[in-house]
Amino acid sequence: MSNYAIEASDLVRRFGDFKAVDGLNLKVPTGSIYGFLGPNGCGKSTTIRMLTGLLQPSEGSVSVLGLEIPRQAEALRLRIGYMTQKFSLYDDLTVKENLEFIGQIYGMGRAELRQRIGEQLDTYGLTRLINQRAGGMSGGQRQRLGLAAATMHKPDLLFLDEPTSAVDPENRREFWEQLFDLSDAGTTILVTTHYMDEAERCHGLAIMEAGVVRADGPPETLMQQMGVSVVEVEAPNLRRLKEKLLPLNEIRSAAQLGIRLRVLVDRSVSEPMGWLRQQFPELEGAELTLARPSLEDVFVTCTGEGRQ
Ligand SMILES: Nc1ncnc2c1ncn2[C@@H]1O[C@H](COP(=O)(O)OP(=O)(O)OP(=O)(O)O)[C@@H](O)[C@H]1O
Repeated sequence: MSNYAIEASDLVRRFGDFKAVDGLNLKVPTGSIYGFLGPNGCGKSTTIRMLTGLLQPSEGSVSVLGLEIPRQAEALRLRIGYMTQKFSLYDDLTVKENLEFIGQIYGMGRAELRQRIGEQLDTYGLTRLINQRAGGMSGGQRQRLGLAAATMHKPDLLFLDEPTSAVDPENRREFWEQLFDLSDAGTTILVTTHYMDEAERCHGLAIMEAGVVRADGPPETLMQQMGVSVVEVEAPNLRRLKEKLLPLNEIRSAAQLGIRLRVLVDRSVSEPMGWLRQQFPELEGAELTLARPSLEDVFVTCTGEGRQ
């Protein structure tokens, strides 16, 4: 068996003249949590739909769990779970009824179903809510039920499309603990997100923009390999300073964070702090410090976001 749960080569999807996904190459190691980070409309959902066999690629090849997709999509269906952005369970059914319904779709017998529902209620903290209608649950509870439903049949591979967009940070953290438990047990997870903190938790990451992967690798590697130095500037008139900085070729981005301006300076500038002081005499009394790159810095340097 391949070490990769997902392999895609030169994947393209057109809608009319528009290329939603443009030459995507992807290798997701078995058992890892792999993230797709990118703005709305960059092609994350379209990619997932092609990987699951729901959408036919215009070009390229896809192998998922050793199956050729879309040709063997039917065999794949039983081995994957898919949690979409919108809660796709039934609001009028209770927690138990929703899980029963999903289990029946996967052909579970009564005894198996009873046992598996018990396990899932326990794992996802839903036992107390067993008779609660899904429509009346909080965002965090609904999301736990969504994950319980998506993993009812113990899939080898789980696709999560912006799974935490409707939950608060605490529930998000808890949700990620559950993803790590699944990953430890051998499940491969592909997750799309716009949240940097969420992306940073992934073992591997692809940063997408306009249908193209701009960078990929483990988050720490992406941060180390970024071709910029990060300087934080504490000075008066940060808005004006930002306007003056952005047109310079050496400046990749400048963003205000409270009383500081976070400035990304191209690595071709060997002494970024000295260089900034030289370019801007008004920085004379200002405090400049070198900061550790963050994933957000990686994101703005490899997409067009930094100059907006
Ligand atoms: N069926 C379709 N017909 C035409 N255009 C489409 C279709 N599906 C998606 N697109 C377009 O393809 C692009 C990528 O969409 P996609 O949903 O994959 O983006 P995304 O990164 O998942 O964004 P979001 O986070 O908003 O879901 C968008 O411009 C979208 O409008």
